[in-house]
Amino acid sequence: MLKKCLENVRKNSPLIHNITNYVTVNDCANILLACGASPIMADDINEVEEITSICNGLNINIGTLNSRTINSMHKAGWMANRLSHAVLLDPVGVGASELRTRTAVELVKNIKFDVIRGNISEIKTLANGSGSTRGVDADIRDSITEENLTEYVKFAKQLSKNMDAIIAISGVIDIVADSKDAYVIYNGHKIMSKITGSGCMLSAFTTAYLAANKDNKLMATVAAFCAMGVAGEIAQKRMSELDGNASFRNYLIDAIYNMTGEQLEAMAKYEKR
Ligand SMILES: Nc1ncnc2c1ncn2[C@@H]1O[C@H](COP(=O)(O)OP(=O)(O)O)[C@@H](O)[C@H]1O
Ligand SMILES: Cc1ncsc1CCOP(=O)(O)O
Ligand SMILES: [Mg+2]
Repeated sequence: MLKKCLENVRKNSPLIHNITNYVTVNDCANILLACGASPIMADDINEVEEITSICNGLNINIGTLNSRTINSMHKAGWMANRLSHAVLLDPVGVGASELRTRTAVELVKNIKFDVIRGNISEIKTLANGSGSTRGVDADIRDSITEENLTEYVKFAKQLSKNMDAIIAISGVIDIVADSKDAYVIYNGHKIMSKITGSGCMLSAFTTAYLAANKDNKLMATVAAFCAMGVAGEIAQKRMSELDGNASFRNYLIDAIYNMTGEQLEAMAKYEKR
C-alpha cells in the first residue's frame, strides 16, 4: 500500500499549488521535485484561482501570514474545493498571535480541507481556539508519548470528526487519523526538529501524495508521513563528523529523491490504533 502510494506520485507527477511562507519556500519546492511532483508557488489575489485550476493539489501554509495573502488563501481554497482538488492546511504557529489563530479558524470554517497537518501544539490550539505555543515549534509539554498516546489518538479521531478533515500530527510519534481509524508512525529522527522546514516540507509532500492517491487519502497521508520519517533516518545515517543541520537538510531531500517503494515498505514503522 505504501509502495503504491509512492509510485503513484512518480507516475502521476501532480502539480501542487503552494501558498506558503518565505522561510521554507525553496525547501517545499525541492521536496516536491524530489518525490516526482512539481511545485508552483503563487499567492497574488489576481492569479490564485487560475493557478489552482491548472494544479492537482493546494497546500496552504500560514507560516508568514499577511493580510494580503489571507484573501488569496480563501479564494484558492474555494476554487480547489470547487474542482475537487486535494487541499491541505498547515497552521504554522497558530496560537502565537491573534491573527494566526483567527485566520486558521476562519480557513477551517470556509474551506473543506482533506488534511490538516501540524505539530501537536498547533493542532491542540486549533482544536481549542487557544493554547500554549513556542512560535512555530511544538511546546515540549504537549509531546505525544507512549503514556498519553491512547488519549491523543482519541483526541485526533474526535477532532477529525469535528473538522471533517484527516488530522495529521507530527512529532517524535506521529498520528494520522480520520474519525474512525488512526495510524501511529514511529519513523523519524530528533535532528529533524533542528532544521526549519521539516514540517513545511512534510505538508507540501503530503499534498502531492493526496493528489496522486485520491481514492485513499488516509493511507496516502500515512505513506507520506512514513516516507518523511524514513528519509530523516536515512539522512541522519549519512551524516559524517563535520556535517550539521544544513547538510542534513540536503541529505533529507536526497533521501526522498532516491527512495524506492520497497525501501519505504521495509523501513516504515507504523500501526493501526
Ligand atoms: N524528535 C523527533 N523524532 C523523530 N521525528 C521527528 C522528531 N521531531 C520531528 N520529527 C519529524 O519531523 C517532521 C516534521 O515534524 P515537526 O517537527 O513536528 O513539524 P513542525 O516543523 O511543523 O513543527 C515529521 O516527519 C516528524 O515525524
Ligand atoms: C521559522 C518560521 N517562521 C515563520 S514560518 C517558519 C518556518 C516553519 O517551518 P516548520 O514548521 O517546518 O519548522
Ligand atoms: Mg510547522
